[in-house]
Amino acid sequence: MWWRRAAIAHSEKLWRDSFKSPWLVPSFALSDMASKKGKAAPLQERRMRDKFRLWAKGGEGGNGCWSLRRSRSDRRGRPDGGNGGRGGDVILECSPAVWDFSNLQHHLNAKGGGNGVSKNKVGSRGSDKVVQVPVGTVVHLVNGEAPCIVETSSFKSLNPWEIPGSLEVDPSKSVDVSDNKVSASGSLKKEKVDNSSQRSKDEFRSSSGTPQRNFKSYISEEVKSKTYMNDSFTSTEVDYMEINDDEDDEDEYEMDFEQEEEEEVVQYSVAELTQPGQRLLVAKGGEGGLGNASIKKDSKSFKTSNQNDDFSDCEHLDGEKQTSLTTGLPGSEAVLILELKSIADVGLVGMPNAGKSTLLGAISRAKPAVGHYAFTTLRPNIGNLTYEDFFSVTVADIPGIIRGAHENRGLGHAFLRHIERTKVLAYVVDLAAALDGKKGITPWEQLRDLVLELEYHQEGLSDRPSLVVANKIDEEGAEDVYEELKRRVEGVPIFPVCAVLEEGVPELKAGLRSLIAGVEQQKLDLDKIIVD
Ligand SMILES: Nc1nc2c(ncn2[C@@H]2O[C@H](COP(=O)(O)OP(=O)(O)OP(=O)(O)O)[C@@H](O)[C@H]2O)c(=O)[nH]1
Repeated sequence: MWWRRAAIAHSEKLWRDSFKSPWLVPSFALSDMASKKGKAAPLQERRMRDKFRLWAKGGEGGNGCWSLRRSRSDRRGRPDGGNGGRGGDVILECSPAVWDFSNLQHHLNAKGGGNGVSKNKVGSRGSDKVVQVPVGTVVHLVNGEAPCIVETSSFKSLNPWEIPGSLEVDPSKSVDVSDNKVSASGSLKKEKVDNSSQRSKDEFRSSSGTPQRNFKSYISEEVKSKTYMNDSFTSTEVDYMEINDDEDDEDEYEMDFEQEEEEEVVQYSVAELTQPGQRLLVAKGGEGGLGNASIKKDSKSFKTSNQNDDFSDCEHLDGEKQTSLTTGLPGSEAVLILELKSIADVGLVGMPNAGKSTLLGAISRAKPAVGHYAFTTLRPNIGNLTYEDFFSVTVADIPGIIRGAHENRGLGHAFLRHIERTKVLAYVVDLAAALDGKKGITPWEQLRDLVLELEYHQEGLSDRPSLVVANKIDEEGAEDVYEELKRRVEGVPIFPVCAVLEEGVPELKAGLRSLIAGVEQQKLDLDKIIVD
């Protein structure tokens, strides 16, 4: 029967079509397809990106419209061309959900504004390009305008230049780098950049004669920045690894970046993003061009204060001036270097295998990877240590440092930047490292090497309230080593701890708290460590 054959053909077609949709593919077919494709994507190692070069460009303003509305009563016509829309901005948003810069693109362009149209209709505003960066991002300026902290504003009044979604600067939140920050060279040069861009009527024409837009600028910036012009930028390469997909092509960028960096003058630390949700405007969208309706309006009011001006009426403008007024302005451009410096109250520093990650797990709810081999920790782990009265402290566990790390031995010392801003240092030493004929380093030598490596990374980095965690006290013979350690290292509190069994942890927590609260101020001093 023909209808039977048609029904069979139809069901066969449905069966074939089902393979085109991934949701309808039967499981056996899926496994078959996977085997044909050849592989499940292998996990590859990839460097964590905690330094990143960025080119940001605001969207171009839309062009203003030049149109005349004619009617029976007005044959000559009245100007009714609308203004072009503002270009979008490039904004960095601080997010706790982002760990590093691996998902960022090097070039960020915001959308351009729409062109104005007749009947005095303003062009649409270009959409902003908002990208998320991790908490603790520090911004260095290579080229362009200094960035400023912004806030999304609610729509207040109907102003064609402030259409909904635009951003407004909160002057109280002008960028300020904290005063207690220490530069690599120890020198700190302050520079205040006042980019106030309130455009007044007087700016209608610049001194060069080029017509300027006189509409209200939506932004007023006061960016306090401190520059470290004499600083040498630390090595770009980040030496720890993360399991993720790889993008080899980006490595080339990093190499160019290092070469360029040597020649260019960088304004260091112009802004910091430390609060989740904080937004930083790095490239502004260009203003839209004026429509002829606005030019007429503006030129009339302008005429009263500047009788001799050429633009007494828009109809008298020649072609060139008209074009310059109606063309949307390009967005601003900026070249930036983003650098991530984790923010934690306590930094755990120690040699590989000292038990830092185990300790972090014992004092906080963090669950870092622990292994009996060196360099288990390949990227910093942050844990939250909460006290019974809900006083909370963040603790950063960074990869192990070995002697010569500043010469790139082991994992290098680039990740030490993550403890640059910690208030307190906890040196974790392995009491059992040199026991039972092991070829390890004695705890006092561990301490000396750690202090030296910190100082090689940044002068004065070890100069902050510190304590020593004498870990693995449970090991046989460790008690004697602990006693020896107390004799050899003075001027700093030493806490015997067994991180695995969480012994000595309450005392350590109390010690950390008194250091953070400023009750204790002892520092580990190289002169007070006795080494054979
Ligand atoms: N006996 C004993 N072993 C410990 C103690 N704390 C840590 N360990 C062991 O020491 C080894 C290293 O511990 P981790 O916490 O990974 O050390 P780490 O300092 O983070 O090491 P890296 O990741 O290389 O920097 C693991 O096998 C732990 O089980 C302790 O208190 N006593």
